[in-house]
Amino acid sequence: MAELFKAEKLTKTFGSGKTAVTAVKEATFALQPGTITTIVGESGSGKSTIARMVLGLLPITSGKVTFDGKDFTNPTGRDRNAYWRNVQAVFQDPFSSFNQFFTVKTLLYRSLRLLDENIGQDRLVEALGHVGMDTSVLDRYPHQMSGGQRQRVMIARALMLRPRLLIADEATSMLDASLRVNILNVLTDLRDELGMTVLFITHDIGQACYLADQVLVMEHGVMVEQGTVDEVIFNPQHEYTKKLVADVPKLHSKIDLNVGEHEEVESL
Ligand SMILES: Nc1ncnc2c1ncn2[C@@H]1O[C@H](COP(=O)(O)OP(=O)(O)OP(=O)(O)O)[C@@H](O)[C@H]1O
Repeated sequence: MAELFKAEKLTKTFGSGKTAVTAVKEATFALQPGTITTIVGESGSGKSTIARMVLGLLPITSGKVTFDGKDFTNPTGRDRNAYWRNVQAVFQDPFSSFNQFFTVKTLLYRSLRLLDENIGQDRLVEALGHVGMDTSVLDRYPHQMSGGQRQRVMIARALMLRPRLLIADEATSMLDASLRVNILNVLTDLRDELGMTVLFITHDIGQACYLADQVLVMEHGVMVEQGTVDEVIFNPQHEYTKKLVADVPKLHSKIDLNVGEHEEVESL
């Protein structure tokens, strides 16, 4: 199947001269439609920089991005708007995305303005349904919801545009374990029921294991390994990946036990 998204030698350098920092060096990867890809790596390895370039929020220093076969490297104007109808994102802290004086209705209606008025309301109900919510949430204020509910509202907001690619950058890291699993399950449902393509950024190998069809490993801006969960996490080839996996005790023991079920990884 043709890939939905492709990055070729994606590079980002911040600053110039002696103070230049190359946050991502020639990363090449593809996202297949209807699959979940996770990018794992330690803090500062370049995961968020890749996410922001894929989203078109951060200018790419060199390399090429294609979506559905069309070049979208550093899109501007109409191209960028067209791109954002297809590619949406949710970020780490859902609370910071809310104005605390706005209800969920106000937040979502602001996004609906991007859509035709007639289809807007239907989309809103549909999007809330995808994250297991209904319109009763519309009158709530941010402080009246749990972190997990706020994050589900943010996912619903992204879904209203019916994106084909959803980027989730550390979208569960502010949540406690049970809420985290809840959000991860929303993402797998979106893949399974809508055929959505998801790029999930995490520093947590356990979450990558739970979700991913494909795992990309970043070390100091370099994509050192990529493949399926079984290839990358349960049979890592690169020294850095071996170290990352070894740092997750329960996961490590599961490898020893050669257990095929990945669902109950401790760090979730
Ligand atoms: N706007 C910027 N200006 C200069 N350097 C930056 C900028 N944004 C990121 N960097 C640097 O790029 C490198 C990669 O950062 P990035 O945030 O992509 O890593 P990360 O893997 O997402 O880390 P974390 O898990 O902590 O979010 C880091 O060295 C960071 O300091």
